[in-house]
Amino acid sequence: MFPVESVALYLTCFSITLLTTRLLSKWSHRTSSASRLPPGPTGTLFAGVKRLLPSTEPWKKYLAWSKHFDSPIISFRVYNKRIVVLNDYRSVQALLDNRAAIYSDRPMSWMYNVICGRGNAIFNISASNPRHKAYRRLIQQGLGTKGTKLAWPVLQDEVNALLDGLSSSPADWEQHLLRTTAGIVMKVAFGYSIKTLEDPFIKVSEETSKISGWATTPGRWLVDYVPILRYVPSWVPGAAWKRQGLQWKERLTHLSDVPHQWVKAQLTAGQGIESFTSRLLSQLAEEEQDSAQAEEKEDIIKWCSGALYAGASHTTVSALTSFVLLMAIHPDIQQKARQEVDELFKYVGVLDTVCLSRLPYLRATLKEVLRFAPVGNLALPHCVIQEDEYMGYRIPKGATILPNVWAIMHDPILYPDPFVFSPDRFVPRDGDVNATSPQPDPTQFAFGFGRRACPGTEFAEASLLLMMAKIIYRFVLECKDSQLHNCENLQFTTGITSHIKPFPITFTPRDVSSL
Ligand code: HEM
Repeated sequence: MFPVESVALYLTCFSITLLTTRLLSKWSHRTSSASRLPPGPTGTLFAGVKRLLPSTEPWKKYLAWSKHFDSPIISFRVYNKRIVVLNDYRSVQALLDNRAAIYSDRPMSWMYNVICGRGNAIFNISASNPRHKAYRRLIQQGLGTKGTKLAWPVLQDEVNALLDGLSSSPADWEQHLLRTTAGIVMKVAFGYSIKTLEDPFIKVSEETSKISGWATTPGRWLVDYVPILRYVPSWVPGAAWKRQGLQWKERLTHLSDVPHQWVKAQLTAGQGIESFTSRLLSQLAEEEQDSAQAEEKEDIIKWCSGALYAGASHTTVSALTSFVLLMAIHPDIQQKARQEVDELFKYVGVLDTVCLSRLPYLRATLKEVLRFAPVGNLALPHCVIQEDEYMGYRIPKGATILPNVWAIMHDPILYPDPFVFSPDRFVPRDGDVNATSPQPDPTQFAFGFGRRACPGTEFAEASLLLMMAKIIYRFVLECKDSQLHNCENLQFTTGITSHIKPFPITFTPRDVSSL
């Protein structure tokens, strides 16, 4: 909340900033070859469209505005920030992919990046900072094809524990999915085993996510709109927000140190279990370099491994939750996928990464889950670093760019009958797994764009396919409520990640040998 005591001072600063921004924008407006901003609602002079934004499913409102203004690209203002929403695949590809050099920054959050000290995290750092490339290289190397193979035994163990959990207490299936996705990432990132969601390492990561959520809530912190306020000393009356931010900074710094120091202590004691962090730290120890360089590299490793839980846990569990629920209300699709898995298991005793390519229908089902119930309906916001022009519209420097992934995934031109769940859209022609899908591959939209596209895609797909295959091999999933079998009655959660809101389902064990 904005502090009450110094509202007058802040409002004055804010009004001056707003006026200056608008004057500057008008001036640059005249100098730009394209003069019109993309169309959109105007809202009020002070807050722009702030009050028009819905608290749930904003992606649907953006698509409605796009239709109303008859433009795939729309724009509006929230206080002094310009937001541009791209509602079709053409604009997303033209700007975020093809012009990635200028569209791959993140909008600045003064509260989170500067006051809470999180500006170095991969999610927030500028794409022009050399660290961004360094982070992505480490994550792609660590969790690409080779890294996924290395992590396979961990994945197998964790998924087997999931199946045991589902057998013994199926009613707690949501908790089992959460524990498994968290367990995988903790083991792969740090070599740390968790048994329950009460584990202290999970608490550390969840507290980090919670604080990050509060500190990045749009519209909550005046400093995000009037950056000069960051210089307000924390003792000034009304600067409770600054004191809060500094407290969070201390806590977040401590929290990110916990797992990193644990791995270092394990390595020193000669007990290190191989992990993403331990491999990188061991490599670092073997390199010859001065201490400043080594410190910088260790810091990079810490920020990278610290990002894995945030990047992997809620996203993977969202997709898996939607999968389980969709299977329960689509028994035919479930049975078809199971037949393919059963066939494969007849020939291979153990499922490895190579076998996954022999499950084209299951892969098509994963694509359809990611299309039908996108994990990130607006991906993550990008920011454009220089003024640009598209379709005759001016895109102002510094504008926040939101790709409306939900609108693309439900575009009837790309995906006829978009609200019908049908993996057949992606079944390769003539059984050739290398052939292109009949409809566009949704993974090109589900995992983000340009230089910010998800570096964990390969790991995410492999781990999801393994979990999906094993769940339907071991259990028949059912939903007794026939009303819910109509996809139009499904409800979705709203947040950075989204999934179908859970409803009662049953897991009936099959009489099959364990794998
Ligand atoms: C179903 C699973 C997943 C989905 C749908 C997903 C989706 C996304 C999306 C939409 C973005 C934002 C891209 C953009 O800004 O254009 C992203 C970024 C990111 N993801 Fe994923 N992700 C998944 C799993 C993972 C996993 C398993 C990891 C790591 C092990 C991971 C690590 C990251 C990181 C570090 C970023 C930030 C990239 C950057 O800002 O440069 N994600 N992901």
